[in-house]
Amino acid sequence: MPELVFFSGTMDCGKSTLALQIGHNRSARGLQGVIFTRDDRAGEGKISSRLGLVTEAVEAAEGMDLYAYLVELLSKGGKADYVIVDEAQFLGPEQIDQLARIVDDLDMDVFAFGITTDFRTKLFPGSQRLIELADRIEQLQVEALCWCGARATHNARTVGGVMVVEGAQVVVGDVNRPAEEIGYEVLCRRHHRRRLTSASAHAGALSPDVLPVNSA
Ligand SMILES: Nc1ncnc2c1ncn2[C@@H]1O[C@H](COP(=O)(O)OP(=O)(O)O)[C@@H](O)[C@H]1O
Ligand SMILES: Cc1cn([C@H]2C[C@H](O)[C@@H](COP(=O)(O)O)O2)c(=O)[nH]c1=O
Repeated sequence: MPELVFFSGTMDCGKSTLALQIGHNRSARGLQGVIFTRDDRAGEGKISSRLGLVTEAVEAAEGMDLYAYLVELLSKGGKADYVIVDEAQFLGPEQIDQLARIVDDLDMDVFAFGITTDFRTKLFPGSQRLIELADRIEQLQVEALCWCGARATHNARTVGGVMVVEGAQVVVGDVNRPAEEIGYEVLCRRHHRRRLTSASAHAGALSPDVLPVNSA
């Protein structure tokens, strides 16, 4: 049975890499996929992985009907055996419904990849709808780590090197950016709640206030 699968995780946990691997393995067996993405860091109509791979994709712009796109492709004699969607958190809920319809009415597997929650720990609308509709939700096996070594479960946004919890939900960006830019860092829940990024933890550790008191 074809499935709608949601591969979810934090930023930088290997989602795009896995998306490209799934596409590669299927195309090696002669299967043809339609690859959608929205607002990838590498630019419009691209899927990029931090391992250096970049592939052309169809930009799933706001309001685009993904089901209608597939129907038109097939009716013009095009071939599509499966669908991959990266940055699925950015899709509108109605576009996730269209993905479910592709699975049910066109009998195709749809593999969607995305982060579940934003920098405020709130669900993205696209991810919420995927959680509601997916046949299966898969967590990536290579876990991203918080600076403390615990499994990273949340995404933090930094502005000028300082973690923020207010602002626009969507700001395309990356981890490991220079402090003066808007950037992201993955954290465990404990450190996300305490707003303790790697930089602030480091600064705290170096502060005389927290140095052990010499009793001698
Ligand atoms: N230089 C590197 N060597 C090995 N693995 C790397 C390197 N850079 C990034 N990675 C791997 O790539 C992962 C990020 O992959 P990517 O597909 O871009 O993530 P996502 O799409 O989830 O943001 C990292 O978690 C890490 O495992
Ligand atoms: C947490 C968070 C992230 N984003 C953006 C930043 C990146 O452009 C993508 C995530 O890409 P990745 O391949 O998973 O690293 O999402 C955002 O717009 N808002 C957020 O709160």
